[in-house]
Amino acid sequence: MSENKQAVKSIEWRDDHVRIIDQTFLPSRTVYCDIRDIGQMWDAIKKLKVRGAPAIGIAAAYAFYLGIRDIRDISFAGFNIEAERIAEYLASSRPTAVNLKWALDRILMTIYALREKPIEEIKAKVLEVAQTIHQEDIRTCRQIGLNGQELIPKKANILTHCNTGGLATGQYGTALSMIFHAHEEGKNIHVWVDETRPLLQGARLTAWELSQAEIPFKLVIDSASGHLMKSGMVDLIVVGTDRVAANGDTANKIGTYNLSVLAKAHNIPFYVALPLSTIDLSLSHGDLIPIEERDSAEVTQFGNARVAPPKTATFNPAFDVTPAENITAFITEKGIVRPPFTENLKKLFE
Ligand SMILES: CSC[C@H]1O[C@H](OP(=O)(O)O)[C@H](O)[C@@H]1O
Repeated sequence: MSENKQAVKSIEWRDDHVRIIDQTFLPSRTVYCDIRDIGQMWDAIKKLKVRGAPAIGIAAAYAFYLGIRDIRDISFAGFNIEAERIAEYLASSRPTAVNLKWALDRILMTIYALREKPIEEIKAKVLEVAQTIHQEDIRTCRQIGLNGQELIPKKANILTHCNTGGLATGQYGTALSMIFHAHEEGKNIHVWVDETRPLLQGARLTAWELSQAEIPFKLVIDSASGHLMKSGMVDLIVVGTDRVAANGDTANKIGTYNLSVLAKAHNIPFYVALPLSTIDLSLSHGDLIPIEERDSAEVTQFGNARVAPPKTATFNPAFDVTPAENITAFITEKGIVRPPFTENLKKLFE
């Protein structure tokens, strides 16, 4: 894919700090935010200034370095205790996307392996690992897009939910990477973009990314998806994910489960695109995936406009879990994974 089509980089390491696009300002303004300390990044992840499972993992890896950068005159044991405290603090920002824990664990393992080395050397290695996680993700997301092409016919109406593009990853994205690459290969595709209440990642971010890439799309309200499928207007559905359990149960943005049930009822292929870093084999099934609940204001307000009476009680889960039996296949950087998922997801790591 030509680089310019996917110029958007949601996150970058710049000399001594992290620069992110503050996604809460999109699509009206492209605002960059320079993150210089761990607390600032915790807040950015919590408030979805940086968001999307892979991007959260990359952001946390850089934040880990920001957290240890100024530690001096300490024993390795003391440094270890600080490192574990930092990992626990960053993990508390958002619970569902396993990429956060995956990246933090990868850095902790790096530190443990360097126990005899000088602290300054360990710090340098942590930054190097964060940059490696970032660069690996860019390559991985491009490969996901390429691997998914056999599932996208020359002409297709594709429905997608939330945002899974360059903004949610190091670059390219996951489900959107399949769409970007299909367009680049000259396929005649059209995308139905779910607005994705309550934070409108579809309307604000996916519409913005598809516009930048000049890919034909129409924005629809979430509750239109059933009508589209019943009317034969959807050829396939592709979404991202924040955590896949060992049996293939999949946590993704709230509303994904609804789509999967409708897809099954209408015999429409339902695909999940993801990097291996989003698979959590330690959880046997999806009921074990922690589901983030977010503030009431996201439901009772639309921007700054109140849409419900004051003191309205709400329930605002940010994710739901799609059972493996509703999923046609997973698209990963190692290829397409079909049922039986328990067996075939495990094989990806052998
Ligand atoms: C490529 S992972 C994108 C994934 O993350 C989104 O969640 P959020 O916007 O809350 O970070 C959503 O679940 C997407 O599918």
